[in-house]
Amino acid sequence: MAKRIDVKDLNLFYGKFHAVDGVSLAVPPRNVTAFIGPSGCGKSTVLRSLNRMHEVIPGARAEGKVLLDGEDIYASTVDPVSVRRTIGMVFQRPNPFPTMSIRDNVVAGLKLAGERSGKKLDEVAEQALRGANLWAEVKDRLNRPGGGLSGGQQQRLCIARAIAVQPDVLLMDEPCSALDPISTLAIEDLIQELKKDYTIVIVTHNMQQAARVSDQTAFFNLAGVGQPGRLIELDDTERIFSNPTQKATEDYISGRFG
Ligand SMILES: Nc1ncnc2c1ncn2[C@@H]1O[C@H](COP(=O)(O)OP(=O)(O)OP(=O)(O)O)[C@@H](O)[C@H]1O
Repeated sequence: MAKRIDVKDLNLFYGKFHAVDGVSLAVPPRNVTAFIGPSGCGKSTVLRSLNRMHEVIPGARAEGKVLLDGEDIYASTVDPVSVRRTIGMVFQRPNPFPTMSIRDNVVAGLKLAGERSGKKLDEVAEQALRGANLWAEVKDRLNRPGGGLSGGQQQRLCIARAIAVQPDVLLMDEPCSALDPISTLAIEDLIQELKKDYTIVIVTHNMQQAARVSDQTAFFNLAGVGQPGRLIELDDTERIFSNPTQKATEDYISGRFG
């Protein structure tokens, strides 16, 4: 299951715009890595490049390597669709299929992959909903629409959908930014449990959240408008928040800019 990610000299472009310059970093398996930094420094762009979602945007391209347990996901022989199955993603706004039932939302990916056995789909739905700490709240209404859940429940439904296909990595792009504090804590608790089985990378604007949930933190910055974002520093979260090496990191975490 959980796999290691190695990023090597990654450059990301939107057409002619060089959005991210020369990022190299490593994410160990069963670890939570937080990406922090001011708006526009390329956190989401880097995150999307980790499962080849970046190139879905017209004109966008990536140069460099992203290795998953040593295999380059950008190799010409690799199918981007299979990469996105192995490296799942949860977005800022919960995006369940609103009219589809809770159960079918969870197993949508498996059905697409051709699984037809109702028994198997029921089993996976239960397992994934338990894994997402949502089972107790929805077990009596599995056939009701996913859109009828609260925002926090919808986000956990999206996490259940992501883990139902048994990915190696979970990418989360500000998964709590649309949620209230209680739902946010529920997702943060869930992240701690999920890291037993998955490698997790989370983009967050909330530094307390990065400090609470992550093992290591990557600080990105940009020199100015129109300049590419760069990785300034990656270290144990405790170190980044107590004794970072770079002055820019210290200025950012102490609230001097951003
Ligand atoms: N679809 C796109 N087309 C063109 N440029 C884009 C696109 N998405 C992002 N960019 C640009 O790439 C740069 C990095 O954006 P990105 O969204 O990755 O930053 P971010 O650090 O995640 O920002 P935020 O914290 O505001 O979400 C920015 O200059 C942004 O305007």
